[in-house]
Amino acid sequence: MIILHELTKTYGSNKEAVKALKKVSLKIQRGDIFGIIGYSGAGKSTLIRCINLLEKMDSGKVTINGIELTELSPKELRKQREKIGMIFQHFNLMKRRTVYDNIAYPLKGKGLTKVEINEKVVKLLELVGIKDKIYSYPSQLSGGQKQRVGIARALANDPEVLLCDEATSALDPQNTRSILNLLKEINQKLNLTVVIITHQMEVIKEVCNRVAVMDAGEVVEEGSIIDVFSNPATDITREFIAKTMGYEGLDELINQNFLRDPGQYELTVKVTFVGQVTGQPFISRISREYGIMVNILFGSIESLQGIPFGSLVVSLTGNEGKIQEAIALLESNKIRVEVLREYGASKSNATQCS
Ligand SMILES: Nc1ncnc2c1ncn2[C@@H]1O[C@H](COP(=O)(O)OP(=O)(O)OP(=O)(O)O)[C@@H](O)[C@H]1O
Repeated sequence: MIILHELTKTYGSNKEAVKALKKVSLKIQRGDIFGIIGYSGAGKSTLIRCINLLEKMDSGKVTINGIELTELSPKELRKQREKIGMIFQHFNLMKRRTVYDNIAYPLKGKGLTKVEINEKVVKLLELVGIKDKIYSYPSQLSGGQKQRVGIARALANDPEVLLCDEATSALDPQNTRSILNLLKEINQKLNLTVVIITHQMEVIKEVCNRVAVMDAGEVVEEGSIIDVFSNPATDITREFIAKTMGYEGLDELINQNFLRDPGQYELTVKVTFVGQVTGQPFISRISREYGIMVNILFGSIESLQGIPFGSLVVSLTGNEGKIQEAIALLESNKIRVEVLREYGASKSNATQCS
């Protein structure tokens, strides 16, 4: 388990001082794929570099699998750091060395024979799926292949933890997906704890089981992917989710579809549902049973950690009381209902509720 306790980091001093981390605490369980998301400047890189003490903190404690890194001598720390692999956005490969040499480099000086090093490099290249590139140079590889070399190099010393610093940000969507799949595979095969920092919620959605959201040097929200996606607690998290789920531009869509007949009651809601309930026809049921007209403005179903996660934005038109009863039915079935806009008969004016 990784325990970060009240990490604080300030760059510069006096007027120029930037508080990059403000008492950040987190617990990351062994075997987690833990995502840390935030906009540029939120403090993500500083935080991930504090996990292996590449960054010197002002105060705080880092404990990994029971060993408090912040208390170790430089020599002991070097030893412990071997259990923490790291990969980077721009791969950080040695350009003038072959793939073989890049991966063999961290194995040197460890008392291994040439044959043992050779075996290990080949095994790692098989694991990351680019054995055929063993004697290529980085310039002869695609971005995705370079990152595979970076992953193989990070795994050379059989680490317990893999830190990924924006590891897919320089890759196209296809390579991003394949690298994320590789990280998932490695996490499962090697029972490796993976910490990913990113500014893309797609990355979190694709592989992580838990997520922490950072803003201005603080963790503002943390939880399982399902909990955070289905019930985000902060505006910044809602923004990240909106981007990845395609909710952006919804306000405009709602306005375009806004029924402006004062004789009608209309409620526009976002319904979010997780798990088995996604397979049930609740929308047609409320339409039928409560005599409500349902206009679907937006819909999506995604898989989060293999669990279906759906969201719909619908306009419900009809009797206000019946609509409220229908909403109660949805909520009693653990479907989250968020009112986006209300308009109509029993209200004299349109009200925007979101
Ligand atoms: N070496 C440095 N000297 C001074 N300020 C720094 C330094 N490194 C980072 N900062 C500042 O600390 C804050 C956090 O930076 P950090 O790089 O950790 O954020 P980030 O979330 O990783 O951003 P990005 O996604 O852009 O890399 C920012 O305001 C940044 O300008």
